[in-house]
Amino acid sequence: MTDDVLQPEAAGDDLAFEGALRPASLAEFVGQQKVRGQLELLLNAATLQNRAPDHILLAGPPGLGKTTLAMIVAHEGNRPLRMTSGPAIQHAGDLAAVLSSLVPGEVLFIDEIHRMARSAEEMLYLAMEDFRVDIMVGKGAGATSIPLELAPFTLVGATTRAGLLPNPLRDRFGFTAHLEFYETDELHRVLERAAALIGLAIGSDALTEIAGRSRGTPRIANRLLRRVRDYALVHGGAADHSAVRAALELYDVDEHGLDRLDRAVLSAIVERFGGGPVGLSTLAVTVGEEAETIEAVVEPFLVRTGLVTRSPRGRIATARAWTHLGLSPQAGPQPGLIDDL
Ligand SMILES: Nc1ncnc2c1ncn2[C@@H]1O[C@H](COP(=O)(O)OP(=O)(O)OP(=O)(O)O)[C@@H](O)[C@H]1O
Repeated sequence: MTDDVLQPEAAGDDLAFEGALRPASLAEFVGQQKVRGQLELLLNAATLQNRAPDHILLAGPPGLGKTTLAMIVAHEGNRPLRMTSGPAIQHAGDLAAVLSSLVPGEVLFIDEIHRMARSAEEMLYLAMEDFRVDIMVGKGAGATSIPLELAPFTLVGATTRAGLLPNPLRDRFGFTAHLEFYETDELHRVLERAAALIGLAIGSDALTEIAGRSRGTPRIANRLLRRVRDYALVHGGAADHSAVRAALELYDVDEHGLDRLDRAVLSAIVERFGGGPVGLSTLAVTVGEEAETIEAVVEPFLVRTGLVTRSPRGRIATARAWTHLGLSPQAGPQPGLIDDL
C-alpha cells in the first residue's frame, strides 16, 4: 500500500505507542464479545482447578488484538509470559531451548505460528500434549532420543493464516478464537480509551469520524488518532471534527477508510472497464501497482466493504462503488475484456 497510515501491520512508532495503550484485562478489552466470554470461561475453569489453561489459538487479520489477548491471558492468571514468533523458530533446537526453560504455568506466546519450521512443529505436538519433548542426540545409526520433561505451560498461538496450519497442530489447541473486524461503535470506544490515556481532549463526533475511517481495525484507529493529535498540536487548535477531516485528508484517507490506491483501483474498474469484470493483472498494470499488492492489500478491504466482488472472470465494481465515486451505477456488470485470473 502506498499510504502506510492505513496498513494493518505494526510500523514506525506504533510499537512504543501500543505498549501504553494495551488493555491489561478482559474487562478493559473492547468488543469481540463472544471471544471474551469464551476466554473468560476457559481461564476461570483453569483457576478453579488450579491448572494451566488449555492451549489457545488466536486467528484473525493483523491489528485486531491477538498479542493483546495473549498478554491478558497471562495477566489475568498472574502467570509469567514468554513471547516469541514463528520466524524466530527455524529449527527444532530453537523451540527446545524455549520449551525447556519455561517455568510451571508460564504462558508461551508464539506469534505468526504458521511460519514456524516444520521440524519444530512436530516437536510442539508432543510438548502440547504430554509436556515432553524428545531430544535427538547423535547422528546416523548411533542416534538416540532422550525424553525431556517440561513444566506444564499454556501455548497461545497467533496466526493471520489459520488455513496454513497443519491439522495435527490445529487440533491440539483446546480453543480457537476467531477475531472479527470491529464495528464503528466499538472502535469509538477503543479511541475514547486511547484518547484518555494519551491525555487528548477530543469530542465524540470527532472520534466517530476517525472510527469510520479505520477499516475495522484498532491498530489503524489508534494510528489515525495520533495523526489527528499531531495536526491539532501543530496547528494550535482543538482536536475537533474539522481537525479530523483536515488531518485525514492530508493522509488521503477518505470517509470510508479508502486511500489513494484503493480509489485508483475502484476508478479503474468503473471508468476504464465499465464496471468489470476485469482480470487482476490487467487491473494491476492499469493502476501501476504489483498484482500481489492489489490482491493481498487492496482487494480484501474492497470486497469486505461490498465495493467490489470477485467472479471467475475478474473483479466487478458493485453499485456501491459507482455511488462512492459519485457516479450512477450501470445496469449490471459489463462483458469482460480479458480473462487473466
Ligand atoms: N479490543 C481492543 N481494545 C482496545 N485496544 C485494542 C483492542 N484490540 C487491539 N487494541 C489495540 O490495537 C493495537 C494492536 O493490537 P495487537 O498488537 O494486539 O494486534 P495483533 O492482532 O496482535 O496484531 P499483529 O497480528 O500485527 O501482531 C494495540 O495498541 C492494542 O492496544
